Amino acid sequence: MATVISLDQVCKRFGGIVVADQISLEIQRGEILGLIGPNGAGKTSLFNLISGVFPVDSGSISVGGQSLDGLPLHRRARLGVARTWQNMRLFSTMTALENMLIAPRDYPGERLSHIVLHPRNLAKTDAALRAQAMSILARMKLDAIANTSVNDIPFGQQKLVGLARALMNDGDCLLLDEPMAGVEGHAYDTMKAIVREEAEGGRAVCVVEHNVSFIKDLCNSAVFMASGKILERGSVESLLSSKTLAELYFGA
Ligand SMILES: Nc1ncnc2c1ncn2[C@@H]1O[C@H](COP(=O)(O)OP(=O)(O)OP(=O)(O)O)[C@@H](O)[C@H]1O
Repeated sequence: MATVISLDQVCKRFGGIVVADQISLEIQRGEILGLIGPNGAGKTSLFNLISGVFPVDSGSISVGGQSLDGLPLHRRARLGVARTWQNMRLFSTMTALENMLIAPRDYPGERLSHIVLHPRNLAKTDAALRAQAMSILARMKLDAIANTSVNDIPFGQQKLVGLARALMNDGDCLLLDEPMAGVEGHAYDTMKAIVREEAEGGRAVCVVEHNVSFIKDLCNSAVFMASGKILERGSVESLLSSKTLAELYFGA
């Protein structure tokens, strides 16, 4: 198995709040790892540390064998760190397709030299990106709403567009922050199927999710976090059958 995401002794604190306390973790190609734990455990912060929203205090993070240390968010995205956000961060007055076209990791318009030296290639690449976006939407059976404003589609579909936007980055590391929150019915099944397909296609997927049945259905294994620490790694069933962890999680 090939390690895609690797964290070594990662520490981060905000004043008196420790969000990552000596976190070491590896996620393999094809694996779907669940990240569970009570509110405030540090789960989203771990995604923020991997994707570069804020820097680690100490420790190191690599993806695909390449160190991310000291790199800003966009450089990490180019190295293949794709993620979704808890509150989606979609541009609500833009269409689903437009939201996707501002996301890919190698968007040629980012490089001025590319525009100046290869204007024709830019147009071609733009067409290729549109085709890529439409094919992702088609997999989600959302191609019919490609040109609809995000404002005008149901919440479950908005969450899928958030995932679709992340998938425009075809890197090996996929971080999903509460993909199922508020999602039910058809969108729920689609979300599950697409995440599974992405792992089968070779991505290493990490999912923060409070929906325990989603985690049970989907994840090969899970990590339990509390107060910035990894307390245990194992199957979801084994983690939640631990009285101590269940008490921490559910406050029972
Ligand atoms: N940028 C920041 N500055 C200060 N404190 C922060 C920052 N980011 C996170 N925190 C704090 O760190 C702690 C962990 O937050 P985090 O969002 O990582 O938890 P979580 O496990 O994802 O929780 P939830 O399940 O509720 O989303 C919280 O107390 C939060 O207020």
